Amino acid sequence: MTATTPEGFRSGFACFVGRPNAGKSTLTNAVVGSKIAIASSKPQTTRHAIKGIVSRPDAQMVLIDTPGLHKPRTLLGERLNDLVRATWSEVDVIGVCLPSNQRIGPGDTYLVRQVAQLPKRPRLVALATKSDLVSGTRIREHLMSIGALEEEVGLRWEHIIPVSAMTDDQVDVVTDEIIGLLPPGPAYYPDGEVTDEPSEVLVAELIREAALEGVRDELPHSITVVVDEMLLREGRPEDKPLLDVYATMVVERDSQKGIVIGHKGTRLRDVGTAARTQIQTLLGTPVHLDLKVKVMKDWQRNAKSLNRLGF
Ligand SMILES: Nc1nc2c(ncn2[C@@H]2O[C@H](COP(=O)(O)OP(=O)(O)OP(=O)(O)O)[C@@H](O)[C@H]2O)c(=O)[nH]1
Repeated sequence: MTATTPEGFRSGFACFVGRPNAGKSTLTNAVVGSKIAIASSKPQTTRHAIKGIVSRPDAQMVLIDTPGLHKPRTLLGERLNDLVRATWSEVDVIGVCLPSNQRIGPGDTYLVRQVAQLPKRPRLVALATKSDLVSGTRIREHLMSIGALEEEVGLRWEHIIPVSAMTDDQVDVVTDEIIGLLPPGPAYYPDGEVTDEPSEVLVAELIREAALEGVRDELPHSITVVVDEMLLREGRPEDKPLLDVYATMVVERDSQKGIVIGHKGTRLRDVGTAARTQIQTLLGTPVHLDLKVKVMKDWQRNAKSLNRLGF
């Protein structure tokens, strides 16, 4: 520990796990208090291990947002699962998200077994997410089922906490309890930093989020976004900067290209407008977004394409 670290300071890594749609990204955002991980109503929208950083006078918690673990059907699927397991073995605390509006099923039990068997034995907290969607009776029932997993699977919950990221109910309790489980240690990141993802990655995620809005079920997995270049436009007055963002939306087939572009380009224009607003909010600068669409045949199954796209 460094000389500047106050007595009793805690620091470490935590992540939320749960089946697709369990509310992990939304909870990460609520805990970090800034929009860093994309949340959408489509399952498996999170692809990058984005870190959010919570800095307090007494502690620093680095939160990692991982994709959901799922049965791999493509090379991308396998790589994502590897990424998830790699993350799990790095963290001090895992918050297992078990949505209150769904019964605990085989998918949850499988996941809980996986985290209970990790060699480094991170400390486990159970989170009954989306508590705003259900009655008090149902919550109590759900908490009992979560408690029963201890014996069934052979693990120990440090805490079981009902939480709603949507109505901000108990989010601070989740933060406090997880921080309380972190080991003593110095801060890893400077105060005030919220995430260490390069802004290109965040911008690409915002564009992808906009593109996913309202597309049919099979398409989301086929879309990825690459930011080709971001630079401040030259010759602008200092008080009126403009950021040029050049990005490419990559799909797998020609037919998908048609869908994302839409009739006379209307869809692409709408996506661009929505994404631009989000990027401006994130970066605090007016943005000109140049968005292209490109087909990379079956990129999810092609190792070369995956490497080029940064997976
Ligand atoms: N009512 C309610 N809805 C929530 C809450 N948290 C998340 N949701 C919704 O549940 C859906 C899934 O949330 P996400 O945070 O994207 O879930 P995720 O677990 O990260 O999903 P993947 O990235 O697919 O693994 C979204 O439509 C959210 O708006 C909550 O506390 N209450």
